[in-house]
Amino acid sequence: MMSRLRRSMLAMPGSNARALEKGKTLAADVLMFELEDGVAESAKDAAREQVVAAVRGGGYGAREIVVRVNVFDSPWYAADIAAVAAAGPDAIVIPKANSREDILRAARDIAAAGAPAHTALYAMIETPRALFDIEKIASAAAEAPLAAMVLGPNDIAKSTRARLTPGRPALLSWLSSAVLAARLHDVDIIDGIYNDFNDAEGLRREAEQGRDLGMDGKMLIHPSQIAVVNEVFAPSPAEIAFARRIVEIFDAPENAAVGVAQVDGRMVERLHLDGARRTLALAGAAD
Ligand SMILES: CC(C)(COP(=O)(O)OP(=O)(O)OC[C@H]1O[C@@H](n2cnc3c(N)ncnc32)[C@H](O)[C@@H]1OP(=O)(O)O)[C@@H](O)C(=O)NCCC(=O)NCCSC(=O)C[C@H](O)C(=O)O
Ligand SMILES: [Mg+2]
Repeated sequence: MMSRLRRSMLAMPGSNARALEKGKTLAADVLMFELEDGVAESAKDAAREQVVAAVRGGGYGAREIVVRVNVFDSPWYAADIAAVAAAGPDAIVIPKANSREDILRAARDIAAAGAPAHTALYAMIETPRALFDIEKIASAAAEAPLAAMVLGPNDIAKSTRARLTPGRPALLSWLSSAVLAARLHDVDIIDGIYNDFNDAEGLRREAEQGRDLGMDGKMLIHPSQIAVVNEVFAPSPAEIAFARRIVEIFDAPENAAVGVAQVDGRMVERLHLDGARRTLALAGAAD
């Protein structure tokens, strides 16, 4: 089953009123209003107020609105949760989530703060503990409204000393583990940011790599990154045509007993049908 379209997730500091307003016009699938590392300590309270007003004010159309709060043991977590959960965004993003218990705690906290039923959770995966225990973190989806996990390459690099070099060889095994955990527990997995927002070609290569590894989308930091990533994570015309043929073949009543067929010289089996339907749903949702 396909969840929401999450090709592009644009972060914007909650302290930046201009960015919060601009988000209403941008083609990102998800907008993340940031209260954690992207906001200076002196601006935390004002940013929280501004973000809550933006969530309550609406005007963002079909975009998914998520808010990243500060970490559990920070001086701002309790006030963030109280104010943000009550405003009812589509999701609250928990930075530096380390365990299944962290997700369950966040779920309890947002419920106690009066979050509406539609408010889900995202977990940022950005510490060595989270990279080791990612399957346990994803397993919290059975008991908590965990909708997605998001990689945080800057914190991963900081905490592991791995380098963010082209092709991300140091991160590859962790990226793949993240995809496995997400698929096992039916949550979305969103690839991390590409810091050099003036390098469109580098961004495209990294987005294609994430897509080919199985990611559902990519987190972004600048509006200039949206179009490239939306294109990379949307099915191509050739993929859509191929998917249509698969559905036509296996949906045809006369082929009810057919398990294997050929399309354009390639073998397809009935097991490809789900993937083909997902491709068509993605294409429809991206229109
Ligand atoms: C990186 C930036 C600070 C650059 O900002 P700026 O210098 O203002 O860029 P431009 O002059 O090119 O901006 C052009 C116009 O676009 C608007 N803008 C810029 N960025 C955004 C944005 N993210 N969302 C919405 N609108 C944006 C500017 O206001 C200009 O508008 P206008 O004046 O009308 O023309 C900035 O891009 C930025 O702050 N980016 C996001 C930073 C952030 O949120 N960081 C936290 C998340 S990153 C993360 O999670 C890392 C993770 O945790 C990890 O560990 O890896
Ligand atoms: Mg981080």
